[in-house]
Amino acid sequence: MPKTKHEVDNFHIISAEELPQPTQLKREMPLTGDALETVLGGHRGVKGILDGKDSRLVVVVGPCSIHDTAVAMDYARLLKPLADELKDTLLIVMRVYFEKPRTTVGWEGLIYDPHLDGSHRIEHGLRIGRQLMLDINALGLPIAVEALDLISPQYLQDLVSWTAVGARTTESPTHRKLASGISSAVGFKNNVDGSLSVAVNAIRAASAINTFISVTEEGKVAAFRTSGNPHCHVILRGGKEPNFETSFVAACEQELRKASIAENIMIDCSHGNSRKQYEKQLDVLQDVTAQIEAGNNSIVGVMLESNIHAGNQPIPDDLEEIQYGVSITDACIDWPTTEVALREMASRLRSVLPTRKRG
Ligand SMILES: O=C[C@H](O)[C@H](O)COP(=O)(O)O
Ligand SMILES: C=C(OP(=O)(O)O)C(=O)O
Repeated sequence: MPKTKHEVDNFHIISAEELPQPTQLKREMPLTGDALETVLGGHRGVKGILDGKDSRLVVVVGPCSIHDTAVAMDYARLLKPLADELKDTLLIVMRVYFEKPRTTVGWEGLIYDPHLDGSHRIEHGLRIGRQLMLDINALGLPIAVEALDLISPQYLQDLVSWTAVGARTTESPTHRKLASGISSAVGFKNNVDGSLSVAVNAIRAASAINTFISVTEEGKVAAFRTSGNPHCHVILRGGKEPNFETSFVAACEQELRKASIAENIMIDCSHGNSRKQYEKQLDVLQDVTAQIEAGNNSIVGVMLESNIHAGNQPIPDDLEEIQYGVSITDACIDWPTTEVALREMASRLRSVLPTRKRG
């Protein structure tokens, strides 16, 4: 028998630090002007592609994770002119991933640990994260995130044009409920073992009416009821083996058809599809481009992990030693490679995409 109530109530909680209300951060850093136009355009663009009304492809490209907001802005300034140049063919959305789901433990991203030192200054993370997202949107680049935390969307989601639910959370009922209430399109990845049915089930769940408990913008606990999200799709990210090739895409189309879900598939060129060898993303991109040239009608987008410089680095003990523009999570292709690869993809698909039978 427990001796005191404390033994059964919050026994393992060391501390609880209050955070500002989401509405406070939104008042301090409001979404207005050019940034708002970018988010509206991003939503419409991605949804138009999923609905088959816009023949372009969505390209979700950028660092595996953001750990330095100034470097992220440097990357955004490189990406923006390319996005403008290729916008007739590709809708480029920048990965601005702040929340990292770890297989076990590790650095959890800018929101949870902005100082990269285990100090977990979440309020600071939310503030610098929101400011960065505003700045990138103000530049005219729409933003992609992974929805991992179930509360942080109240602080940031108004700035997002496309959302992923990752391989580690696609099967999570609470993430599916959250996705059902998210305003942007949501991509569900197959799980880390390669199971596709969890992503198909996730779409069925997230497109339905749901109810979940969360906090309001004013920071009050509330029961949220959602109408269901009609813009959900699958992301093939590979598992134990890659799953980007024609036979996997055809099998995925069949599963979606069986479940009466629109045949919209994004291919993640990284993760299981690259066997975590970052250069292999280019082979995946080539293969996907060839599939579309050969008549594929279901692939609506690709994802690439790209940074200013190639590869990755462990977080050094002395943070002064961190290398500029290099990932501290998964390895990425570098900027010059990214630019060449996306230009080539656009030039091969420019005349093909408008002839596809979609929608
Ligand atoms: O995309 C990033 C990583 O693949 C993901 O966060 C898991 O990382 P980990 O296996 O190194 O923890
Ligand atoms: C964590 C990611 O991917 P996945 O969920 O596929 O592992 C990611 O895209 O950063």
